[in-house]
Order: sequence, then structure tokens, then C-alpha cells
Amino acid sequence: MAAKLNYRIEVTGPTDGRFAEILTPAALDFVAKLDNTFAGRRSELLDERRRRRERVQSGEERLDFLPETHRIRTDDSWRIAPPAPGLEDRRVEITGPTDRKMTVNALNSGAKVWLADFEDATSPTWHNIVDGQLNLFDAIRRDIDFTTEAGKRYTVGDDPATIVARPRGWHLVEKHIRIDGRPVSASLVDFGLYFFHNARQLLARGSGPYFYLPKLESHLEARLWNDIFLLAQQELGIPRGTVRATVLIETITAAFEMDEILYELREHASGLNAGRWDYIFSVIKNFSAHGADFVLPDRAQVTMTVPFMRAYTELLVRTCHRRGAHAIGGMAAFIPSKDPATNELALEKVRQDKDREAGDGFDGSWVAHPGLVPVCREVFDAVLGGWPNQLTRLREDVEVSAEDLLDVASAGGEVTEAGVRANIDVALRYVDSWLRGIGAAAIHNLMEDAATAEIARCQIWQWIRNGTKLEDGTALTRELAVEFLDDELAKVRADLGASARLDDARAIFTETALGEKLPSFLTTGAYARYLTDTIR
Ligand SMILES: CC(=O)SCCNC(=O)CCNC(=O)[C@H](O)C(C)(C)COP(=O)(O)OP(=O)(O)OC[C@H]1O[C@@H](n2cnc3c(N)ncnc32)[C@H](O)[C@@H]1OP(=O)(O)O
Ligand SMILES: O=CC(=O)O
Ligand SMILES: [Mg+2]
Repeated sequence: MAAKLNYRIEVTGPTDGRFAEILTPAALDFVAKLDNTFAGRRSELLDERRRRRERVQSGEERLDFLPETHRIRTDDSWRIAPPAPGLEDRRVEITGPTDRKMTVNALNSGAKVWLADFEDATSPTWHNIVDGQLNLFDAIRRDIDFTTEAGKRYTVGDDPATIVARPRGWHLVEKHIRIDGRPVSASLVDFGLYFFHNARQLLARGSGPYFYLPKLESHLEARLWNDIFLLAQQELGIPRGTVRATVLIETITAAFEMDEILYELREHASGLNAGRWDYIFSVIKNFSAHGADFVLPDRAQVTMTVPFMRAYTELLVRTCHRRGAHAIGGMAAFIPSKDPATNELALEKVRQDKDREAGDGFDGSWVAHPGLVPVCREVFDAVLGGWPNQLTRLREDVEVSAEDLLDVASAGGEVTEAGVRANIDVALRYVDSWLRGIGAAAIHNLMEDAATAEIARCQIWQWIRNGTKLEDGTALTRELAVEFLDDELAKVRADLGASARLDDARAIFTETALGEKLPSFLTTGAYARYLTDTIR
């Protein structure tokens, strides 16, 4: 570790009990060093995100493949690093929050990889963030077994999934850690603490420090991550090229820069993932005021087979395999149910989704629940045969133009009153859950998380903004949306009871779906206002 720099580190959240094992002076120093080196670039890139979105929203810029990186896209000679130990075969990946029980269950789920999530599936309370780090710390050291008060034993088995941690995105801060009075980037906190405590342990155990990188909007953000990896490896004396990162292509702007993102990270890259929910959110957000051709129908009708979504996923597979990178599929929202008929339908829906992905050349895919691991495995086993992946399927037949990626109208479909009400209902229920510290929730038999909630509130904003007509010809106005909101709120209140945080959920919904301007993220304002260190 380099000599201590001259900065003031304050931790304003609780540090008692075992939290002190994570928040050690050396670990905080490491985070502070990352922050000190990279905070300026992060904030410039966030400014550039904002400027670019304004240009796209106003029609001044039409998204396209970048002329200045043409050489990188057309140069056939470069490849990313070979797969690291534990990441050769990624046919089934389970995702989920990092609480203790879910950690053990995910490791034992039979999936090849566990995406240990500090992003979409985690409500970033101080407790969740530090406790999550602690659970990962223990899991990596195989010291996480426990027994519940009811006597149920949780113990990690012999063939646990490879851990790939997903830090929070660049847009978020961790306000419980301040350096020279400023809250630190949440990405650097999650990455830094995990890397500092675990990188050497993971290497000693034949694995490595592996990451999923969420919500990137450009290759320059990938370059920033690469520089962070270089510094982190150097600081801990770990060989350059040890880190592996899988980047989520989940913004419309990143879809135009897949090659460039892999190129920036090439020493540390291991693949791209088709993060469909944030991708849909990003499409709505960027084109929210672009008129009827960019208005998406009811969420349930925006499937992965509508042409503009298919174009994005096929381009992802083609780009990855040309560069030796794994292409990982996304999350079907259907989850197992105790009702046999609903369960059968959910399994069938997931099977169809994984069938499409495996057929298109993906090397593996995501599931949200241990009960879905077998179906995903079966589908990929059938396609992969004895191989660990299908990197050799180059998909040279795929040709995707900027027009294909931007052909939002190809989704077709309609906006219905039921669809509007469903978005309001899900947004209220999800935000209530998030405010109570639960970042992924089963709502009406679907997995909902931060990304799907963003879609719900953004669609309402877009439909109002465009005066979108419902099935009976009525235009959705703000007044009508408020009427539906009052109605749905009453129903949700009757269902969830008095302990729910529905007044706060209503306030957040009103601000992020019904305001004059469309806020970039639901979570940033809600975090600053509501997720204080008192929430455990
Ligand atoms: C857009 C995106 O980014 S997708 C990725 C982010 N989203 C996610 O990761 C969602 C992950 N999934 C989940 O959080 C959960 O599956 C939910 C909230 C959707 C449903 O959870 P529950 O209602 O608890 O499901 P259910 O009651 O059927 O769980 C049964 C068991 O499976 C476990 N389980 C369920 N999902 C998971 C998971 N993803 N990882 C590990 N264990 C899990 C539960 O802990 C429970 O364990 P137990 O029997 O020991 O008590
Ligand atoms: O992170 C995944 C997504 O779909 O969003
Ligand atoms: Mg996402």
C-alpha cells in the first residue's frame, strides 16, 4: 500500500460489530486513494452523460456508431484476454442480493456463476452495503455457514458458483463515507472494499476478482474502469490482467460502442451481458420526448423478439464472439410460484426466453431464482453439447444498422389503461419495498427491481408527455394519471397495510413520473432523501 495520502475520511454510518472488519483504516484508505485519483474523471463523465442526453433528447444529436472509433471496430486483429479460471463456462448465472441467506442459496444453486448484486437488486441502505460486503468476505473464506432460529441449516456445498460482484453504477454516491467532506462514488466503495479484502484470497483459491459493470453509457466510462483496475492491481501487488469485467450493455448509447467497450477493457474483459430492463429504460429515457414513433407500448408487450430488441441482442453476440468474449443473456422476469399452473407458465416462459438466447449464440444466461437454474441449464446443455461455450459461433450473418437499433416503432403494440395502472401499481409496491431495504421483490409473480421500476415510472412520464391514446381513444393526461394513482394507491394500501411506506412511495412516484422534467434516475433522489443510516 502506498503511503497514506493527506485526506480526511469520515464514516457517518454505524461501524459497530463486525462492520469494523470491513471498514478498516487500510480498506478505507484504499477507497480514498481510488476516489482521490478518479473522482474528477467520474464527474466529467457524468457531465458528459447529461450533455449527450440533452443533445439526443432535443434532436440535436442522432445516435450512431462513432466515426472516431471506426478503426477499432473494423480492425480484426484484437481480442480480449482469455477466460479466467471459473469463467470458461457461464451457461447459467444466478443473480441476487447479498444478504446471508441468499448468498448461501445462490452459491449452492447449481449455477456456474453468481452475480452478487449491489445494483438493481439491492436497496443501498448502509446496512445492505456493508453487510453484503461482510457476507462476501465470509463466503470467499468458506466461513459463512449458519443456522436460523427455526433450526434450518445453511451451509455452502462442494461446488459453489463463481462469484462476480456487481458494484453500483457511476450515478450513485455512498453518502455514509465522505472524503474531505464529499460523499464517495458508490461504484468505488463497492469495488474498492470488495477488491481490497478479497482479491488476494480469491487468487489463492484459484478464482479471481471478477466484476459485472452496470449502466455504462460510453467506452470512455469503460476506460475509466480499466484505469481503476490497473491502479487497484498495482496498489495490492496483484498481476496486471487479473481482474475480469463483464460489461452490461444496458443503455442505448452503449449499444453503439460494444466493440469500443471491449477494446478499452481488453486486458480485463470477459464478456458483455444483454441487460434488457435497463436497456428499455434507457430507450424510453433518451427518446421520451421524441413523439409517437418512440413511444413504447405496455411493458408486457415489449418482448425480446420485437425487432429493435432482437437487433441489439444479436449485435451483442456477434460483437462478443468476434473478440473472444462471452455473450451472456438477460433476465426473464418470470419467477417460480407456489400455484402449479402459474409455475408451469413461468417455467415455460423462461424456457422460451433461454431457447431464443441459446439459439442466437449466447454462451449462457441469467436466472433470478434457484428454481430456474435447471431450465436454463437444460436449454444451454442441449445447445453446447460437450463445449463450455459457443464462442466459435461467429454469427457473421448478423448485420445490424443504427436504424435497426433505433427502430423503436418496430415494437408495435398499444398502451392500455390496464398497462398504465399496472405500471403505477408496480412502481408503488417496488418503491415501498426499496424504502424498506428490499431491492428485488416478487410482485404479481414477476421479479421487479430497480431497472423494472425505472421503466414503470418513465413510461408514465413518456405517455403523458406524448398525450398517448389509451384503447378507448382517451389521451393520458397528468390529471388522468393522478386519478389512476389515487385509485391504485388505495388498493395497494388495503393490500399492504399501515406499515408500508406508501406516502413516501407516492411522493417519489409523483416526482419522477409526473413532474415537468424526467429525472435521470429514480434511485438517486430517493437515496439522498430517504435512505439514511437509520434504516437497517
Ligand atoms: C434487471 C436486473 O438487473 S435482473 C438482476 C437483479 N435482480 C435480481 O437479482 C432478482 C433476484 N431474485 C430475487 O431477489 C428473488 O428471487 C425474488 C425477490 C424475485 C423472489 O424471492 P422470494 O419471494 O424470496 O422467492 P421464494 O420464496 O420462492 O424463495 C425460495 C428460496 O429461494 C431463495 N432465493 C430466491 N431467489 C434467490 C436468488 N436470486 N438467489 C439466492 N437465493 C434465492 C430464497 O432465499 C428462498 O430460500 P429459503 O428456501 O432458504 O428460504
Ligand atoms: O441489469 C440488468 C437489466 O436488465 O437491467
Ligand atoms: Mg440493469
